[in-house]
This record gives sequence, C-alpha cells and structure tokens, in this order.
Amino acid sequence: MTPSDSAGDARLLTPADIRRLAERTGVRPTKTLGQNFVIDGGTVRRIVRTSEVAADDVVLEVGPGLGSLTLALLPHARAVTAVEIDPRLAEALPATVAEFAPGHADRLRVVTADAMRVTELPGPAPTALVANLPYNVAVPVLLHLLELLPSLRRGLVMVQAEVADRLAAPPGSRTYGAPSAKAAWYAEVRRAGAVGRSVFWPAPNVDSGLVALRRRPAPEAGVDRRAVFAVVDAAFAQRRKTLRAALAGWAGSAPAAERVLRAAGIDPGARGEALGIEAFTRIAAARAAEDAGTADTGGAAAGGSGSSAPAEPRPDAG
Ligand SMILES: C[S@@+](CC[C@H](N)C(=O)[O-])C[C@H]1O[C@@H](n2cnc3c(N)ncnc32)[C@H](O)[C@@H]1O
Repeated sequence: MTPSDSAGDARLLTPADIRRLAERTGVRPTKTLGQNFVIDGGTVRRIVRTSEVAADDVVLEVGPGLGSLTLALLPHARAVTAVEIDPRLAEALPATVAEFAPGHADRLRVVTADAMRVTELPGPAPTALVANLPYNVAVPVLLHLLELLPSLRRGLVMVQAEVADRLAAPPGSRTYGAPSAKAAWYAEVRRAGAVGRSVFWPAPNVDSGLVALRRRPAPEAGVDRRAVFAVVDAAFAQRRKTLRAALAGWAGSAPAAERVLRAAGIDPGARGEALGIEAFTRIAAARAAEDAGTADTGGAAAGGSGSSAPAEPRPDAG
C-alpha cells in the first residue's frame, strides 16, 4: 500500500479533540514555546496542499504540538520526522497518531529536541520541511535547518505575518533585511498565503502567513557562508548608513570598507537594503581575496620566493 492509497484512514483533529488531548497530556499552552495549536482542518489541509509534499518525501515537521498537522502530513509522505521541544507533547504524539491515523503510525519518528540546536536526526534524510513554526524562534530555526540539512529541497512554513513578509522580501523593499538576505542564500522564498488568528487555540495576537521555499544552489561556490552572513549582519546592524560607514567596523576602517566594496563592484555610497545575496557574497569574496593577497604579500616580503602566488590579484592593485 502506498502512502497516498492509505490517505483515507487518517482523521484530522477537531477543536474538541485538541482540548481533550491537551487535557490528557497536561499541557497548558505557553507563549514562551509559541504553543498555538491549529484547530481548523481546512488550514492544515491547505498547508499540506501548498507544500506539494509527495509520496516519496521524508517530511521534517518542527513543533508537531498535539499533532494537527502531523496527522494531515502522514498520509501524503513516505515518512514524517517530528522534532518537538516539549517532552509531554513529544511523548503523547505516537498515541495520538495510533488513535487517529493507525495505518500510518510506523512512518512517524518523534525526536524530543530543540530544533534550533539539533545536530542530527534519525532515519532517512528529510527532503521537505513543513511546519507551523514556534513564532519567537521561527527565523533561527529555519536558517539552522537549511544549513544543517542540505537534503531539504523545499519547505512550507507558517510564521507570523510580519516575519513571512520579511523572509520573502526582495532587495530594496521596506521589509527587506538580514533574514531575507540569509534565507535567499539557501532558497527562493515566496509568500504563499495569509492565515487569520481564529484557526488557533489559543488565538495569537498576530496574524500569520505561509512561506514557500525552494532550495537553490549557493550563490557562489567557494565563498564561506559565515563570512557572507557576517557582511549581511554588519550591513543591517546600521541599515540607514551607507555601506562605506556600516561596514567600517567589519573591514577595519571606512577606507578599507570602501576598497573592498569597489573591488566587489559595489557603490560604497549604497545601503545594504539595496543589495541582494549575490552582492553580499561578492563583498565577502573580495575581502577574502584581499586578505589572501595581504597574507601572501607578507610572506613574500619576509623573504618568500613567491612559490605560493596569490590566486587572485589584489583588488585595489593599480
Ligand atoms: C505554533 S505551535 C504548532 C503546533 C502544531 N504543529 C500545530 O500546528 O497545531 C509550535 C510548536 O513548536 C514547539 N516548539 C517551540 N519551540 C521549539 C523548538 N525550539 N524546537 C522544537 N519545537 C519547538 C512547541 O512546543 C509547539 O508544539
């Protein structure tokens, strides 16, 4: 029997089920852990449909909670790995799946862990991330998992509406910032819909949005991701300043920042909010080339024979 053949035998949770399960597990939803459970079957079906999860996908779900989304995912995927930080929810999930989707119980793996710190997962490598993310840690969780798991080809996450806007914002837009640039390192990101407050229990005091991600190759092979993110962080720490000023601390001085920016082909008078991830990558690459050139020149000056010739010309040569 394929997973899609068995789609019919999973029942979704109703609001009454949610309350009963919360009572059974002794969970009183906390804001600290972003525990707003989806009580609306239409919303979980929409998330699964929009995620385009297919029968050969191994889905990673962060924060399964009481299982609303897990039950909707299981019939459509090869397997679901659910990472839940709250041990009471993690322990209760297999019994919930056995009760509501008995034909799918063997395709669920539950991991009790903080998704922001997890370093390995059991079972086959996940290919799709589908989650109603805990809102206070949505961006760090998302970036951590995209970095940790190159096997993730796509994702569909529900986050706070403002965060959805920020993640999907293009350069030059009002909401574009460090999260947008960093997410773009890993994936093409787009808004995939809005979700109101009434589909949750308890209802949050913010609206939500769906974000779809499709993995893309890193902008430039051979450039260290951490070095690129350091440029992004420096540029957006003072987003109203020109890059020459904003990157002065990062480069060592304003003239050094200007030199690196010119080497990268970027106007030092521009602001970070105008740059896409490719431009940030060029800046990091120009700095790395300059550092390599400096190190090599130092070696030659110290009497080296030039055997380790610089791979790149000094960006400010001439
Ligand atoms: C917004 S609720 C979603 C619950 C469920 N998926 C739903 O849609 O009803 C977020 C869930 O993430 C869990 N959570 C919070 N922080 C977490 C973290 N750092 N790692 C893993 N799970 C976390 C919470 O305990 C909660 O179950």
